[in-house]
Amino acid sequence: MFNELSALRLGRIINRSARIVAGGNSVTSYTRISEKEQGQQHPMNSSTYEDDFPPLSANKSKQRTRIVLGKCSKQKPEMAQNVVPLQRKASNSSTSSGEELVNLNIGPLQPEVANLITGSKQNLEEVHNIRPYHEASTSTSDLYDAGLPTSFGKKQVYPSKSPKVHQTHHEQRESKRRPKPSSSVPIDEPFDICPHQSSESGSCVNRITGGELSVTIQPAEENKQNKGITEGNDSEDLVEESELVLGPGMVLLKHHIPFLEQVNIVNKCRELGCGPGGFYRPGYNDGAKLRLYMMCLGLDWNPQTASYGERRCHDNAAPPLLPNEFISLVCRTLDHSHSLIERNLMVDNVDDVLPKMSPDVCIVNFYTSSGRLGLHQDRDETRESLDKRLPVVSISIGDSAEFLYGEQRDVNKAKSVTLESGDVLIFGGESRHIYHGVKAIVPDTAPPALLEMTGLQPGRLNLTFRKY
Ligand SMILES: O=C(O)CCC(=O)C(=O)O
Ligand SMILES: [Fe+2]
Repeated sequence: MFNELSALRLGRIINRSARIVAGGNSVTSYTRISEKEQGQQHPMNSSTYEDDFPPLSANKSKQRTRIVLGKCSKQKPEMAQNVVPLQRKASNSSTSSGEELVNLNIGPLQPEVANLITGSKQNLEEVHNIRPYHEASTSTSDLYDAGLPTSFGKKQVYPSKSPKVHQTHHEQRESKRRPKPSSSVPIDEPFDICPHQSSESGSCVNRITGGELSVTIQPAEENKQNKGITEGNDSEDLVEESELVLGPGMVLLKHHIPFLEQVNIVNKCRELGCGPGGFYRPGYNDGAKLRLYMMCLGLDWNPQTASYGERRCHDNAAPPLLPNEFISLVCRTLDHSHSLIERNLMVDNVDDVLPKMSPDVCIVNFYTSSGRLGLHQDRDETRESLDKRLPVVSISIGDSAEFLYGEQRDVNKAKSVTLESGDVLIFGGESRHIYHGVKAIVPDTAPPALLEMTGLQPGRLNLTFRKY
């Protein structure tokens, strides 16, 4: 019988150079978010999310929009009842040596950062004093205000049956994908996830016109040295990498992304998020808005139509390309999970439990402290991708989240697990169609050094990678 609490601890102590303060990995039966969230298929086009954002008042002007139904699978999600749990493993068999780690050229650590790492109270307070730059309000007025561009829903770009996903020929695509200048299509104001970034690269707005962040792929040995730089004596700064199997084909890799790689991901998301196709707050034609900011990579995913397309309908921007370093990170993570399952489960074919994939699309969400996402299934990818039950790989960075998941669209029956900075959640195989959502963001739980080094505003960055 599958034991959802079974954890495989690899005994791999890794200094993430910042203490992660969170409520632990408890997997509990969650009691309740809101009855309104029941009945949801996807957070962004379902009645339950609309319930989060009540209907428009009568005097709201109506926008006529044809709604293209997504390619929703009629397949019923199934969860295997009998799954062999991972056994506790004594030896350290998952060393990362040989892994290529993405790293950021950060130069010598600033004294303030070093203090943060060793727990300087003063600096911790300074970090916690950073206030949100752009807090997503849940007030009714905000839900109904004119936050959506007036063009939203008017200039629908109907997704082609098979939007092309380009992984190569970047330059060629770049030249084609520039949004056509149009004075009638207002562009969203850029949303800067790192308003406190101290680099000379300037503000989010300035970065729209250019400016690349330096990203280097560093060999594992060098990266270890970087970890060494940040090692402190305080044992509370040590976080242990471990694996939790939450279901068949559903694996949670705790503290899997090294600190500097988290920094790199934040910086890359900030850079892309401030440019064309960057972060915006999605909404519906009736004016309701989601409680998160979103940016799509590779292809646009349209919450209104629950389908993928090559351009966003509200501003005609093409989504940024999926960075190669993200693709290789996801592939490495899947390889890691694969060998983990292979070594520990008595299964003939690991691919049946957790199929491998190389992602070509990613949805990047940023949740402020009031952000959330209702229970839903991810099933707008192609029939082929869904039929193969190719996994969704979800990376969490920043503040922790109370993440819900379950076999049914019922918050009362959903289980809850805390996703912390650096955690990777994978759900594929028989868990590909699980219902999942974010109940709440746990404030002040991001690694202080991460905030210091990136200027990330309070909140949570989540990247979900898929194969379209
Ligand atoms: O933020 C998360 O952890 C989940 C995001 C998600 O489910 C989605 O983008 O489809
Ligand atoms: Fe999802």
